[in-house]
Amino acid sequence: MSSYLISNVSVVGAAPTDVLIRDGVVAAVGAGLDAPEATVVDGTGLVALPGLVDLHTHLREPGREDAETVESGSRAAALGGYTAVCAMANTSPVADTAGVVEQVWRLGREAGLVDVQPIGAVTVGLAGEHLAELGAMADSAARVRIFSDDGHCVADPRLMRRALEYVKAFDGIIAQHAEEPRLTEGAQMHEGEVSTRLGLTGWPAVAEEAIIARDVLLAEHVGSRLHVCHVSTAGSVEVLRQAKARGVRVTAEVTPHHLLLTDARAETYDPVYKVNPPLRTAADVAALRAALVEGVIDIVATDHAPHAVEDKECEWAYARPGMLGLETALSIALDVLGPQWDLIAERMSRTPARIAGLEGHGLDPAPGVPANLTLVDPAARRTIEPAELASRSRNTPYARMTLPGRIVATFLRGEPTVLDGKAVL
Ligand SMILES: NC(=O)N[C@@H](CC(=O)O)C(=O)O
Repeated sequence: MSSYLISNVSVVGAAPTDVLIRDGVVAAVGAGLDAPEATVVDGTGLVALPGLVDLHTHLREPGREDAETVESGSRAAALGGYTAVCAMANTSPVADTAGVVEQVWRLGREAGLVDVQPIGAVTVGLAGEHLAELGAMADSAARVRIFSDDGHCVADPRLMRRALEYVKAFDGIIAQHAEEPRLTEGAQMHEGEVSTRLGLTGWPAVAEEAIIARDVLLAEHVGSRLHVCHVSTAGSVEVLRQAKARGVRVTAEVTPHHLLLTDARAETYDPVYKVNPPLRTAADVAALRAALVEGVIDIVATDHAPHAVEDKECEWAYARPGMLGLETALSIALDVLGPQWDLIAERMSRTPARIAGLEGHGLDPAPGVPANLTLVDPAARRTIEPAELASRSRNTPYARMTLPGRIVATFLRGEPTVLDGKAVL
């Protein structure tokens, strides 16, 4: 195996030092390290973070390999500074059996660019009627611990209760896409002043908040673990705050786009801004940012949702919801939070790794720790060109925006997946 000496690098914002990687692990951290056999990576001006971990990625394989594959999504992730991603279950066929989750897990291993941890569906075919084979997926080679019908809400409270109870046996988590379907029929965007003006059917904040309120009560009642996907409203933050104060075992994520963009984007009628849950108001954005800093929202997760051109570049009403996220998440976090490196490491690496139980991830570089890390150039600015993204899809809402920060290198178990800002494999 190879060795790398990252010289003069700031580890999570601290004073510059050297990091020696050997045989897949961090061998030493300290100023003036000497390792003649090692390849030197000049870390001057760069910040080393534990490799980012995404709890919410859509890889589209099997079924929509035209939009993304495990391999192309893994490459996008590595270029975004990620060393592990959790792959959502809304593939075709749905990841609701041991066979499908093992297939995704194996494809991730073959690509070898990030660790791909499959998420299993809660219900058969995401149909919300019968529990999927949660135990078989947990016992499979993929060792699934997170289950989600993301894209759909587990709306039936009895099924949700059963799922929460079931996963307690292996300390699993139900990750809920909180959307009361009866309140969002035909919805196109956030229900508010802009939707009224544009004449588009609204997706009210209460459709999210009502499900989160119900689910924290269910999780409390059965003593199980709930994770709330893509929290998007100020009201949801208040429900979560109260639940956490009572000691409910709930964690929550916010996406980069909900931290930056508002429903005003819909005025362009450009479906690149159509997403589930929808972009909300400036007051919601402010509340989400504050909740992320405070810790009421535990993590940033991308909800990377690649879509083929024909599914996105069409009339707003017919476009699929979702936007790309993996290759821009760190830049958005840096833009929104500023260079608060410890907070960024906490919300984008350490905590998501802990929630998902991903061993060897989310650990700051220290002797003996698996060398999963990423190097960021905080001074660089880059203009997002959709054609240059590694994703097979082009639906980034940040096209031609200039964003701070650039991923210079990513290491997975001591081997570079990205060097000089380019994918290695
Ligand atoms: N977040 C999105 O807007 N889209 C997701 C699923 C979903 O949550 O609707 C997708 O899979 O495309």
